[in-house]
Amino acid sequence: MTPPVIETRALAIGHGRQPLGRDIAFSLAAGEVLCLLGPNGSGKTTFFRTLLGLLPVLAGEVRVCGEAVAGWSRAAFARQVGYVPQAHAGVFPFTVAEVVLMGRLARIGRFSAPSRQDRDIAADCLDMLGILPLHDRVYTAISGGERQLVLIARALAQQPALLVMDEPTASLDFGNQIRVLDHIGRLRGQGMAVLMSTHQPEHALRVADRIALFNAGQVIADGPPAAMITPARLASLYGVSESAVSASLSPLLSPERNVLP
Ligand SMILES: Nc1ncnc2c1ncn2[C@@H]1O[C@H](COP(=O)(O)OP(=O)(O)OP(=O)(O)O)[C@@H](O)[C@H]1O
Repeated sequence: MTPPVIETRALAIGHGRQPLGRDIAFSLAAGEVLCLLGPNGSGKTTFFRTLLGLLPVLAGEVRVCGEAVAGWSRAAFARQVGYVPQAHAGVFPFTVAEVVLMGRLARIGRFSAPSRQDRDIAADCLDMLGILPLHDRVYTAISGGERQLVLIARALAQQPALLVMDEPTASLDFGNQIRVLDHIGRLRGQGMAVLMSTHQPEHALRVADRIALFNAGQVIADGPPAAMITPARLASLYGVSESAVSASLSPLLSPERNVLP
């Protein structure tokens, strides 16, 4: 049987020694898109950064493609897992093309020159996201939304089995939100697993195969979108009334979804 692309066993996460969450058991299969929904400060980024090896595992383990990742090199990890962080301004004036080529480093080795094929893959990734014209622009001199798209292109250039995306649509305009969500749908079709967080339940409904509700460092529920995006669950998750949730969501949901009463 094919192992999950990523799996956690009795995982504890947090900053410093005091766990923010513990006993997290979670898994994701190839070709699955899972959206994490949870209030500000609930620990979604902490969870992602722990999965990615950017924060220490406080207890338990993270397994990727059936193997415990403790002791893996960064390059070995990056061949399997790509990360799209929340867009940052960047410091060094690399061109957009150079930033996306950095996604190929895990595959070509830090000291090898990128091949023609690497450049073609990087250009294809820019093209897929509709930002090929930004190719020669300086990364520090483009907009926050454009930077977000470049970071997605960089992660795609890694050709990972799993893409972890922290609020990938947060700084994008309406059109680019739709493009990125559609693109995530296509990645699923190519067999990639996607784990993403969002503050917009309608985005999760649009793209996810599964939704996990996250609070106080724990996955408190995990299931199909229609079972997770209900007024009762969202009201409890975000500490607002069910009627307020219904009023906010109903106009945004297409009638055929029919998940709201
Ligand atoms: N570097 C840090 N050192 C100590 N505590 C931190 C650090 N970063 C975050 N925290 C704390 O960990 C908790 C979880 O933060 P985290 O950023 O993981 O939440 P989040 O769910 O991603 O929030 P948001 O939706 O606002 O991005 C918060 O209480 C936060 O204050």
